[in-house]
Amino acid sequence: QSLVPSNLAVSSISPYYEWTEDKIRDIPRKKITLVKLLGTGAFGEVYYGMLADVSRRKNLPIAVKKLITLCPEQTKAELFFEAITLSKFSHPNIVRFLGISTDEMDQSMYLLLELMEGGDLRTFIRESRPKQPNEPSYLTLHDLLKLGMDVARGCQYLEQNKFIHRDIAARNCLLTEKGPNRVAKIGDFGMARDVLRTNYYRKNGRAMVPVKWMPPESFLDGIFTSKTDIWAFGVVLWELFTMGHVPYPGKSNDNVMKYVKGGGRLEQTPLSPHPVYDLMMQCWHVNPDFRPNFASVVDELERIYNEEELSSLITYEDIMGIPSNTCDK
Ligand SMILES: C[C@@H](Oc1cc(-c2cccc(S(C)(=O)=O)c2)cnc1N)c1cc(F)ccc1N1NC=CN1
Repeated sequence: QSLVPSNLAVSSISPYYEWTEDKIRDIPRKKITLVKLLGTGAFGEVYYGMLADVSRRKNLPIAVKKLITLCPEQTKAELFFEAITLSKFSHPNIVRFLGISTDEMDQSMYLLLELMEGGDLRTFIRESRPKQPNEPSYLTLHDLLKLGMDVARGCQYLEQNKFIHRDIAARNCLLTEKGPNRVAKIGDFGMARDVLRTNYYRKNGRAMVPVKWMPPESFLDGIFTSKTDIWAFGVVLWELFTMGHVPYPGKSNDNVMKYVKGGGRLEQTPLSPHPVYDLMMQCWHVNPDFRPNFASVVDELERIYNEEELSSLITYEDIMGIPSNTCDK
């Protein structure tokens, strides 16, 4: 098994090459079948695929990130960087990385991930909203809190490994299944990879930057630490307890920056129990040093989960009480 994909000249990525003391599997292309396009991103496409597993004579469902061919060398190195990063992580709340697949013929590179049958977290919570008055959602506040705990545990692992994600959001989390045994995992590391593009944020203008999930020191001064991820996690809690509303309904990125810089914060939602909203507000402290770390966030979420009466069902009124902005379809 080659360690470095042959079509990536070692010279362009050699700094990373020394880092990969553990092997990254380069899976033969003939073992991979792309079944269904799941989505497209700036870098390429994502497919639902199958990996022929001869040893166990069965096919393994996988997610395949397919880099668009003929893309600049830098993008290839970035995807390889993402692969190296992912290959080092091993945690129940971080999506599993299976390997890469390179191909001299069409110069393409695949990144293989475990397939999370429940899809992304934001879509799931929006789909789970009560559809009409007096029809409660089948999700309880406990379910929402459990999802928050899963994401917090994944973030705690990243914090322990001194890894700053830079784009923690419900859209970048995945579910093992939609059923009651669902587990949420952090599923996409694209933004962390883009740190290689130093002027990524300014070059692509504001639209590319997840301003609504960022603390003032990040969108004002470009400062990113684990306290950046804590702020974003507070917004994920708000997303969970609004069942997938867009934060700061009706505000543009520019207005959000002015509002947050001026001390404005996301409002409490009818759904979120007080201790959960108090935790969100701590994550949004203007001074990063006063924000909790993920270890204490996990402890607090577990305390709330065990002590608070949260089995009440979520009603239509709980959700509709929140002013949703027009593009929040
Ligand atoms: C890269 C991609 O990875 C995956 C997507 C889906 C997945 C995503 C959506 C729907 C389905 S499904 C249930 O229809 O198979 C599976 C399942 N497993 C993955 N490992 C991903 C990771 C994330 F953290 C967030 C969104 C996406 N994408 N990329 C393109 C679409 N979503």
